[in-house]
Amino acid sequence: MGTLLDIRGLNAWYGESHVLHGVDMDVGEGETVTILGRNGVGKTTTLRTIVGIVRSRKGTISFAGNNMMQVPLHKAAHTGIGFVPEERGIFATLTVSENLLLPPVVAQGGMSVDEIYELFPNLYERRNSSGTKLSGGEQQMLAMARILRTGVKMLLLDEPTEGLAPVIVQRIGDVLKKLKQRGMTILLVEQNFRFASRIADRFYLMDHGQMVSEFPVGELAGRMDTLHKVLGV
Ligand SMILES: Nc1ncnc2c1ncn2[C@@H]1O[C@H](COP(=O)(O)OP(=O)(O)OP(=O)(O)O)[C@@H](O)[C@H]1O
Repeated sequence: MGTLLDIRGLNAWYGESHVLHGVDMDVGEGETVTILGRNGVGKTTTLRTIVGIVRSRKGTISFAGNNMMQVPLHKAAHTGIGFVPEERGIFATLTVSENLLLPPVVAQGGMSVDEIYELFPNLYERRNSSGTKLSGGEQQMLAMARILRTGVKMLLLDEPTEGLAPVIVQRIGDVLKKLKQRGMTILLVEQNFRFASRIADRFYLMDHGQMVSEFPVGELAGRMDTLHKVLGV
């Protein structure tokens, strides 16, 4: 398995506020990696810096042979990386099917609309409903679904289960497992490590803008006590 995303010495700032302090991490092709950490340690900022939303940054980010430090935000998807933000960004006045068709296809090999509706049957049922009418879970699924059409090979997901009912969380987990089987590479920010343990191959623990430890899913159970303490959950 080759490395798809490689990040070394990444620093990032919001104005004068220094948020990332030398992030080192990598994600292999086809791997699912989860970043754990308390609120405010820089998990979201890591994702936003990778795609170039945060532009005040130093260090190296290499993705599929691209130097992401040189890639503007609007070109990030063209390198094959898709970001699903926590706020989801569903267009309220557009229907589900219109939202689905909005992002441009950037590479071959993306899912067809039929395949997407097969993966998300509830979106098919709601295809003519407007964005405002969707539940939080449906919005999350739509935010993920519309990126699958574009042909990206890596998904960055920011807390996809936040605020969702357990049955919906389970469904999102099933979808991510299927995507993984199709070879999708996934980087997930998640507070819910029980959910993450169903799909992640490996974890990074983040604190104060750095990755402070890294371990495979097999070591998760043995680290639960420490994680509970560090994460305060
Ligand atoms: N747009 C912004 N402008 C200024 N500071 C910000 C901005 N966004 C985040 N921060 C600050 O940067 C730090 C890291 O935030 P970040 O959102 O990356 O943390 P996080 O680990 O993802 O936590 P959360 O789960 O709360 O989002 C925090 O101190 C936060 O207050």
